Amino acid sequence: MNSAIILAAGKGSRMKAELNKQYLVLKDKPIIAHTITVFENCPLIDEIILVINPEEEEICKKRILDRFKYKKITKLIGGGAERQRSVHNGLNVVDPRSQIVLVHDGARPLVTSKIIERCVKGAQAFGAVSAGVPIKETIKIMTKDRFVQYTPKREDVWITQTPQAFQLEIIKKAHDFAILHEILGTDDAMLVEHMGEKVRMVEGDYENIKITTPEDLIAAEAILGYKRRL
Ligand SMILES: Nc1ccn([C@@H]2O[C@H](COP(=O)(O)OP(=O)(O)OP(=O)(O)O)[C@@H](O)[C@H]2O)c(=O)n1
Ligand SMILES: C[C@](O)(CO)[C@H](O)COP(=O)(O)O
Repeated sequence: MNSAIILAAGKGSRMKAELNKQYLVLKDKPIIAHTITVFENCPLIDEIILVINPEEEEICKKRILDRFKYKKITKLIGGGAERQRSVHNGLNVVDPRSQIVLVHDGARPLVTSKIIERCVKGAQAFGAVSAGVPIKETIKIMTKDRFVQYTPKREDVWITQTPQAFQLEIIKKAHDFAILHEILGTDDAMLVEHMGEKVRMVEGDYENIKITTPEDLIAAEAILGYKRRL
C-alpha cells in the first residue's frame, strides 16, 4: 500500500491574501481540493494524510471535507511551525503497512496521476525520488556579497518539485537523523541526501507549479483553462 502526506499547514504569507492560499478558489474549487482530488483518483494511492493548521480545522471541514467527501483521507492532523515539522507529524501517523510514502505540497494543485505514478515507481526502484524539471534559465551561484561564484552547467541543474517519494523506512530514518543533527531542510529529499543516501530525480512537469505568490494563481488559472480546451 502507498500513502500520501499532503501539506496544507503553512501560512501562505507570500500570497498576501486574507485567507490561507490553500483555500483560495482556483477555477471551480479551492486549491487544496484540486490537489487532494488528484491523489483521491490515483489508483496507486491508498491513504491520504492531510496536514493542516489546527486553527483552520473548521474551514477545512466546511469547505473541503464536508463538500468533497474524500474516501482516502484517513487522518487529518496538525502541522508545525516549519514544513519539515508538518511532514514529521504526518509520518508519525502513516499506516505502518505502507511501502511508499509520498510527500506533496498542497500548494501544487496541477500535479497529475502520471507524475505520482513516476514517483511511486521511482521510489520502489531507487528508495528515494523527487519530481523535478530541467531548468530553462541559466543559474548563478553567488557569494554572500552577491558576486557570481560560478555558473553550473545547465544540464546539471533541475528545479525540485513535489511529490517526493520514499520507501517508508528511508524517510522515517531521514527525519530522525535530521532531528538528531538539527538539520532543517526546505524539502525532504535534502534530509535523505544529508544521510549520504542517493535521491533520484524523476520527471515532473513545468505545469506542476507551486502556488506561492499572486502571479502563480494567474498562471494556474491559465494552465487549467488551456488544459480544459485540449
Ligand atoms: N509549516 C508549514 C509550512 C508549509 N507547509 C506546506 O508546505 C507547502 C509548501 O510550502 P510553501 O509554498 O512555502 O507554503 P507556505 O509556507 O504556506 O507559504 P509562505 O512561505 O509564503 O508562508 C505548502 O502547501 C504549505 O501549506 C506546511 O504544511 N507546514
Ligand atoms: C518542497 C519544495 O516545493 C521543492 O521545491 C520547496 O522546497 C518548498 O519550499 P517552500 O519554501 O516551503 O515553499
